[in-house]
Amino acid sequence: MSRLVVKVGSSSLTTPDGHIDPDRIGTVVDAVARARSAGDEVVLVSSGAIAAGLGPLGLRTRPRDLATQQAAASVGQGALVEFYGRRFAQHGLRVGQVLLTLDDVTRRSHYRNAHQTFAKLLELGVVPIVNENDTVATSEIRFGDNDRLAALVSHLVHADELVLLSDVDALYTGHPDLPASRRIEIVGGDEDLAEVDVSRVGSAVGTGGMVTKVEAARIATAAGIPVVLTSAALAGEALRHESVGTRFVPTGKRRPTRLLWLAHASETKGRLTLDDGAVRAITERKASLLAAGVAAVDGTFTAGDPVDLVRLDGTVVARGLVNFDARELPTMVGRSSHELVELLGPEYEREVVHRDDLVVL
Ligand SMILES: Nc1ncnc2c1ncn2[C@@H]1O[C@H](COP(=O)(O)OP(=O)(O)O)[C@@H](O)[C@H]1O
Ligand SMILES: N[C@@H](CCC(=O)OP(=O)(O)O)C(=O)O
Repeated sequence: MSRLVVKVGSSSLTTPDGHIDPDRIGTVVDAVARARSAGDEVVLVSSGAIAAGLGPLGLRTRPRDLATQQAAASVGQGALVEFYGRRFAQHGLRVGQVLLTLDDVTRRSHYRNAHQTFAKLLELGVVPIVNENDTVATSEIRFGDNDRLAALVSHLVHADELVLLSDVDALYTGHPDLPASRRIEIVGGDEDLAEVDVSRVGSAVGTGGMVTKVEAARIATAAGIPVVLTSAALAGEALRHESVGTRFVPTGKRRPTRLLWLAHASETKGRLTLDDGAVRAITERKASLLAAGVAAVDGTFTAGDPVDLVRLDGTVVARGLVNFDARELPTMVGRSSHELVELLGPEYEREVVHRDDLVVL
């Protein structure tokens, strides 16, 4: 028995005019149901909320402004889950909706909570249907794309494999429409991606194109999870573990989910400049960052936000979840823990970034 996370993109679930495509969703549902009856557990990360909301709202193209995207997602997500519910019920399976925001995988209390919810849903035999919580996510807190969300979810649920289903059967050396592009069967590490061109955009309804799929595969494989990338039409074969599409082999070992996110977080909220001693302490001795080693503070962040830790010359050496708000730090920098307690009180004795909340890049 394996635990699989299956991610399916907007372009494989919806019609170009912004409605649910029953046949294509049906192919995915049937494949998931068969995997379940073969004894596998499946978490389905489904995009398509915005795309499925376009038709019902009379919108012709994907809106650019956040408010309309959120409104479309609100309408489309309901329609999608209703459709999944009915279709899985034909196989005697029940679905549960899980909407996540970035905080759910970065804040310790939240991700523990999310982990427990998934564990219980799977124990109860439910197929969790996951998406980003688009209707409340603002531009700062959006995962940005469901490929990365799926990579983080596969880590969160300790998946044995991540299956990325798109409208293309594999990763190619360049855009599949170009005659010179060749199919890639296996990716053993970053060196195999050096010559691959993923720059050309994909469908009009999808967001990430191949860039985010490759990035998701890198995140998952770096955490020890193999990835298969193929088309939704080949979902059956992929979930029967037949050799289809492109296989990305694991390159690293499991690490805490929020650190995985942190290492790949696209947006940090600020920057702490470290003196040379502090750089050595965090990189060589794996120590926490103390206020004494901070030389400068930039950005607007609150406690718990991700920040870059940079050398005096500005190069980024690490990322960490900071324990103080940006406005608290200027009076703290350069001071010893003893001085901080005397001057500001005992709650300021804490590390600026604890070593458990820090990834050296
Ligand atoms: N090197 C490449 N290999 C395969 N597909 C590529 C490549 N470069 C760009 N693409 C495009 O990426 C598309 C998939 O991305 P996208 O439309 O965002 O999918 P989804 O909606 O499934 O997330 C493919 O249909 C293809 O047009
Ligand atoms: N959360 C968004 C999906 C964003 C997204 O990543 O889309 P896609 O590139 O089709 O996987 C939605 O449901 O519309």
